Amino acid sequence: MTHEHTSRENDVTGATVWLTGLPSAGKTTIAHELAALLRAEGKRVELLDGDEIREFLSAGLGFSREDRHVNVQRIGFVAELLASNGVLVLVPVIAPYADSRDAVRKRHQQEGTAYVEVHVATPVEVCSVRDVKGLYAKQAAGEISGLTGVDDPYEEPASPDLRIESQNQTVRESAGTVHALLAERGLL
Ligand SMILES: Nc1ncnc2c1ncn2[C@@H]1O[C@H](COP(=O)(O)OS(=O)(=O)O)[C@@H](OP(=O)(O)O)[C@H]1O
Ligand SMILES: Nc1ncnc2c1ncn2[C@@H]1O[C@H](COP(=O)(O)OP(=O)(O)O)[C@@H](O)[C@H]1O
Repeated sequence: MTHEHTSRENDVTGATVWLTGLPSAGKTTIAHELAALLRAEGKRVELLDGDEIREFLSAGLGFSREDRHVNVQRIGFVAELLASNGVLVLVPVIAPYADSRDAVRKRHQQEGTAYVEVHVATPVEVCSVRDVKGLYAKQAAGEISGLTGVDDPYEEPASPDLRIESQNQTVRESAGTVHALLAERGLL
């Protein structure tokens, strides 16, 4: 009997790894470190950077609840497509609302695609000192409003697959912890 192999039946395992957390929590930095680790092992990796997505796929969307929800669903859709084709997809995107994140997880479950939620749980006090893009300073100066974690909601994940306290470890250690979880789940 002949049997057509779909990508899912091949050896390559894909997964979406969503790094959620406040601005300057370390999501992007940890994702890049993890991508380098995985690529060095010969894995196929895509990193869906929030800023880049907002320039193209989500061009025109702002930071209202509705726009953030649409942004997160679009990214979740693309991530699932890639992951179901054997790619390890790293997503350093705030995704502040629990129902948006849950919808993305559900979509992956429905499609039988692995999904890992990592909460980069750096406290706002640390993030606002790091302030990589100067957003916390701008908010404090009254130049912008609606900044996640300050005057806009961030709904903390109730049961993430992993919680990282980046203020207590190096980038390498954080990336290593995610790597270890992926290995433990048979996703590498
Ligand atoms: N008001 C406000 N709140 C939060 N973030 C803001 C805001 N305005 C601009 N930015 C910058 O946009 C990046 C967040 O985009 P995301 O697509 O990750 O966010 S979301 O999931 O749609 O909420 C985010 O990037 P990161 O700092 O890398 O998280 C910010 O640099
Ligand atoms: N342990 C750590 N993990 C991640 N980032 C760290 C850590 N320690 C310091 N940082 C610094 O914090 C900043 C995090 O910025 P970034 O990764 O862009 O955050 P985000 O993508 O969450 O907005 C970077 O300048 C990074 O070098």
